[in-house]
Amino acid sequence: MAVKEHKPRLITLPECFNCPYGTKYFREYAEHIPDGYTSQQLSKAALDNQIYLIGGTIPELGDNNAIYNTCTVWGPNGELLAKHRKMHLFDIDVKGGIRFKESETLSAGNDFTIINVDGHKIGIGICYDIRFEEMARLYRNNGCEMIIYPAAFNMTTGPLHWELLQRSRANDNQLFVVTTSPARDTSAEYVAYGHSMIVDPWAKVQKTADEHEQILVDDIDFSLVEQVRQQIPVFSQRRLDIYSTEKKSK
Ligand SMILES: NC(=O)CCC(=O)C(=O)O
Repeated sequence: MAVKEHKPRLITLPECFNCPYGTKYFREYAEHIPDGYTSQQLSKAALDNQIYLIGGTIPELGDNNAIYNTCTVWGPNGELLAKHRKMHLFDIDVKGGIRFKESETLSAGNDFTIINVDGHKIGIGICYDIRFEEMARLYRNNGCEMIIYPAAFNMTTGPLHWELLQRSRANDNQLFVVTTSPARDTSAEYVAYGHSMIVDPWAKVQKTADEHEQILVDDIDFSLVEQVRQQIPVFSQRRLDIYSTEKKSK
């Protein structure tokens, strides 16, 4: 079914959608933002369809020659609203499973990114960022009702943690969590887990894709956010006299 038939307000794409996901490819595929080819195409797509477009991620060539894993966000007039550079680099070494070191070629971003869509604040994170609950908490503390993570989990951690992490972040912070993954390509060097997902503020899986190429379309009822927060008011029950999660100035 064509996406156009649904007249979506917001579309989000996967991590590294214009580049094979591997450290040896990032510099070769890196582009400047917003004048690079991919940025220009994303801008045009947002304008042509009058949508908010969360442009997955692309390898970004920074002014300092460093490369970032960056999500661009485009408004309905084709304007660049924000760019989020992945804050936590995916460096793991799971025995008998997967070893990956984004830090071999990528630099980390230092900024949180919140966009406003029709009065709703949405935080942006990228894949491995979802493991860091403090980041999601700070988005929640700053009024976010949803966090969107373009992502590409793998076949070792995906089955174990993909849904768990999304439901955890949604439950901890009583907000929507939306992830977009590439489909699974078993012939690729890095095999993505797939299973793009929408989790609601009750931490229920509202909609999920499977591992195949698929477009997930759904409505978001933001009133659920307030319902959960009123009925389970953990945010006013925190012992902030004893502990807190704070952003440091950098
Ligand atoms: N692209 C990524 O950041 C992958 C993160 C991942 O798979 C994980 O287990 O975390």
